[in-house]
Amino acid sequence: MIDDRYIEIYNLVKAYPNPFGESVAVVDGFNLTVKKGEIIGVIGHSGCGKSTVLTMLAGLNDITDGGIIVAGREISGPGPDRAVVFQSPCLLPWMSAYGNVMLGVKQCYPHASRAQRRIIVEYALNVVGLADSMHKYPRELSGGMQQRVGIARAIALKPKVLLLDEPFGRLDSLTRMELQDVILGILDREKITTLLITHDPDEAIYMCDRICMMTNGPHARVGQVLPIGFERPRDRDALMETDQFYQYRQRLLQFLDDCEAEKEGRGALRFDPPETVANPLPPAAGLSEA
Ligand SMILES: Nc1ncnc2c1ncn2[C@@H]1O[C@H](COP(=O)(O)OP(=O)(O)OP(=O)(O)O)[C@@H](O)[C@H]1O
Repeated sequence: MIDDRYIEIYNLVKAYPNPFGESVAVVDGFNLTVKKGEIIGVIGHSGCGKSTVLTMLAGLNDITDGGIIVAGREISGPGPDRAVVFQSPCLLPWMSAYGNVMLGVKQCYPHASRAQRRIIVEYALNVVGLADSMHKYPRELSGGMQQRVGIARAIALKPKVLLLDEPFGRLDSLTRMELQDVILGILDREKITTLLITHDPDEAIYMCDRICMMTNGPHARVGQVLPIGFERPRDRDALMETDQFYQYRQRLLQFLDDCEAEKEGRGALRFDPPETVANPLPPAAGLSEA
């Protein structure tokens, strides 16, 4: 049962002050459950609140109302069970790729021996294809290689949940496809539950088991959820030869068009019956992460 509702986001609200000092609920009543090992995509127009949901799930952004439960525990801050890869990896320039990955590993495994930590770091850098470049500094690495370090840094923590915020957004299309496959290889092997924010419908269809479409903000929430019926692992070329792929793409583009029309007062959005996720924890158990 816990595996079917590995992540439970219930009635999530995030309010920010607007320029006039008034509190505005950017995200308002966001409900979603994610199964263990599932890859869930989140798409929606720029500024609708995708990163806001992700940073709350990462524990990096306070929750105004509602809550998030991961593996049966309500989150109350960041933790090594959830790792994030942002669009830009923000590596420390005075440290090598190895040093950048080691930094998190030291924090996460304070009791491991030096040899054990070295094995973890080298394994993570190997998995992302940086075996030969692990002692290079960020200035010596291409954008794609730097992002590989960012991915290695995340997976070295052996997270239960991987949060990807447009991780390929700054990369050329060839590097993007390479890194999509690197991540999919890791996810298929390690069965890490993943939330992927992307603006690219094709990327979402190729990578995800379901795609959550967010409505316009403020008061953004889940508009529709599209299950992707392709088995994983997937063959990119074979997928793109199916009619189903183009039907999925059409559904996503139609939703984004409808959002645009709604914003401009030209139409109304079609909603799936909203998922309601009740807080399944008694209040006392939901207070903190042990
Ligand atoms: N710290 C903050 N204070 C006030 N408003 C904020 C803050 N952070 C985000 N916002 C606002 O919240 C809304 C949602 O922002 P968010 O970055 O979550 O959107 P997004 O869907 O991820 O956008 P994009 O696709 O462009 O990355 C935006 O209107 C943004 O201006």
